[in-house]
Amino acid sequence: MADEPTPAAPDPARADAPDESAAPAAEDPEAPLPPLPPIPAAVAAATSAPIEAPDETAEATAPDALRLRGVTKAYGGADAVYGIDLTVPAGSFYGIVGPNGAGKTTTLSMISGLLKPGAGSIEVFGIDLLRRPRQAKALIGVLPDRVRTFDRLTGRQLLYYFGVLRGLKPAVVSTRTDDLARAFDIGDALGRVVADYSAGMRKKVMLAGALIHSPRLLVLDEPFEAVDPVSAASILEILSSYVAHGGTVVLSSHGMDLVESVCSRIAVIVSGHVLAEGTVDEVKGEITLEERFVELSASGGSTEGLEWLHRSSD
Ligand SMILES: Nc1ncnc2c1ncn2[C@@H]1O[C@H](COP(=O)(O)OP(=O)(O)OP(=O)(O)O)[C@@H](O)[C@H]1O
Repeated sequence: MADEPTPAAPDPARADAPDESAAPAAEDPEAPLPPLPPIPAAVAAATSAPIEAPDETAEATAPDALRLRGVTKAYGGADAVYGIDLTVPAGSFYGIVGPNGAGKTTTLSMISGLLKPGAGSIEVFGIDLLRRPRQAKALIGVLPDRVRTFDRLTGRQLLYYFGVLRGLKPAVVSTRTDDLARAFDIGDALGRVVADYSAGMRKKVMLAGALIHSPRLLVLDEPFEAVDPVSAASILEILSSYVAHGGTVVLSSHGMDLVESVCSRIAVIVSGHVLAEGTVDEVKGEITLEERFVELSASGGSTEGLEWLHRSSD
């Protein structure tokens, strides 16, 4: 029992979460929720959860996985996201791309409920995230950027916390931890403290934590950053299977080839605005996605003035 955690600890990633007690009184929290698509079989299989038979009627009438309307965010007085509209259909593999500082992490943090928008609305499977954060967030698995976590815990302890904080029974957490550790090939590392993990291993254990409660929607900020190509391929396989069985993935990435090959739809965000949105073919047109990205991002740096760098420093 030495590695069984006991102290409850706050979640650093939720430090900026919306205050649920501040939900507008007009909304009745007991009102019936919109219908949801079934639990994705791939996640159920990977986590030993009971598999729900797909209900075609429910799928036909199910709301979009995500709807953002007029979402804004400013830090201090500086605008980072300007009135973004996005619609992510349920069952899609959705990529958000954009240059550094474009507002991708800010947007994904608002979708995850980690940041509060300045204005606008966010619905997760038809549930208003700002009015019903508890219900909406129960459907989401999150891999935040710049992963902050309780890194003095072992990987197993961390996944235990992820699971029980999501309301799972310890025995279920234990089974799912083993299933996920096998899928992500981190079984040997589970007994070590996360502080000693490499960046890629840390990413994998956090991704396992994002999946442990069988979410319907995965929100992943740069999931492949620092991950080696073999691990990236196996993570992609897990995510593709998750989507093929009804799950929805929204991810940000700087890997244009990866986005082009796996995403069914993409949004290009530049300076806090959505400049292009649609299927990969619609967005890229007759050129490659990378060329289209460069075209939309326009600015880029300049090597002018760096002549001193070309001289020998000895
Ligand atoms: N906590 C913060 N305080 C102040 N400004 C912030 C904060 N977080 C982000 N910003 C600013 O908001 C803008 C959008 O940043 P964001 O991190 O969302 O971009 P990004 O598209 O994810 O960039 P990258 O690809 O480099 O990760 C940037 O101008 C950034 O400097």
